[in-house]
Amino acid sequence: MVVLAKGELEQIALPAVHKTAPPLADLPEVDLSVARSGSEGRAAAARAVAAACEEHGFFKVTGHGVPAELLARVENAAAAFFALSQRDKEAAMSAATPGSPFGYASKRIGNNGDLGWVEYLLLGVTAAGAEAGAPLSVPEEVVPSASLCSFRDLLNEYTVAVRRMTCQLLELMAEGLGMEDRDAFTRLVLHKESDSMLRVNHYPPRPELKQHHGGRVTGFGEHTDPQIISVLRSNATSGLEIALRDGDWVSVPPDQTSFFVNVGDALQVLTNGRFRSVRHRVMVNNIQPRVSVIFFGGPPPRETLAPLPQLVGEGGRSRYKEFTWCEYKASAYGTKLAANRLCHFETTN
Ligand SMILES: C=C1C[C@]23C[C@@]1(O)CC[C@H]2[C@@]12CC[C@H](O)[C@@](C)(C(=O)O1)[C@H]2[C@@H]3C(=O)O
Ligand SMILES: O=C(O)CCC(=O)C(=O)O
Ligand SMILES: [Fe+2]
Repeated sequence: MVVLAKGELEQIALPAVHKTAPPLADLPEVDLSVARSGSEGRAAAARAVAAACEEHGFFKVTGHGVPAELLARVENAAAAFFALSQRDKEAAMSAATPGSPFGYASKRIGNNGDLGWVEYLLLGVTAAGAEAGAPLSVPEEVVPSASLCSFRDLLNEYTVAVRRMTCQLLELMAEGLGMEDRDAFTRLVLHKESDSMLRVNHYPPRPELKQHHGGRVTGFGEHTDPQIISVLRSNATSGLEIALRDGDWVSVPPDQTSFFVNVGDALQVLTNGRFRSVRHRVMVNNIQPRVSVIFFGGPPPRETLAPLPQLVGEGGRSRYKEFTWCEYKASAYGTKLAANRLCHFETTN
């Protein structure tokens, strides 16, 4: 249950001038089963992925091959977790390192004063064992109690399946950009030290908020994701909105059978700005709870990020400086949610 202290509600209620966002017309859709159907289908899917990443930094994935039954089990287990008492949810995460972003939290997003009408679990996912691409594991100390072990196992199973699909998408992105090195992005997410995360968000409905506040209530304020790629799946409840190039906000009709992909800041850098890190937010639904699960594919901490030479081109201008993922994260995690994090890494000439 999300409980707000006095005054906090005003901070997360958008002023009434923020009208309901209209649905995104022509939401780009990529059918991965077509990409698997032969070289022509693959080439078409690669073009579609690249076009969507250039235009919106966002697209929907169908034909993904992740079993519907696994999606339903994760959704039910997440709903069961969030139905626990506040004490049990907090206790489940009490072993998480103090100061680390990982664990269970309610309303507070990050460490810089951002609030949202949301409670969540944030878990680091690591490649177990020495082999790159080995199954991921959610650290034992983060979900310790016996009753939660099966939830952790389930999240691991889910992460393995979603990471596999993520890599197919990253390969299509490289192909769509005309890159010879098709593994350039995949390699980073499959690296044994890849800094990837899994987030499970729960947005409880608040029917009374509309009457009392006139405006809309923010579940998760506007932001871009710092990583390479985010792969999101939600239940059938609306709430996700993205900003178009012109700054207009549009809503994304929910589809519990599909995944939604966000280009992150790191991919915007690697592609020298050709792919757009999409600004997005979640508004609270007045009637139904929203449950979403997001896999954030990140590079290893020591990886140097800079625009890939083949995407800058001979004599072209590199729009970003070189930096390590560690440096970027340290900078990004010191900012408010809505901040433009990439501007500190842009070149000036
Ligand atoms: C306010 C913040 C929360 C966040 C870290 C940050 O300082 C800025 C980026 C935020 C974000 C957005 C995408 C992911 O949900 C997240 C886990 C991430 O890597 O960057 C969150 C961070 C968080 O919730 O701790
Ligand atoms: O919960 C959602 O649907 C999206 C949340 C989000 O953008 C995030 O966790 O970074
Ligand atoms: Fe996000």
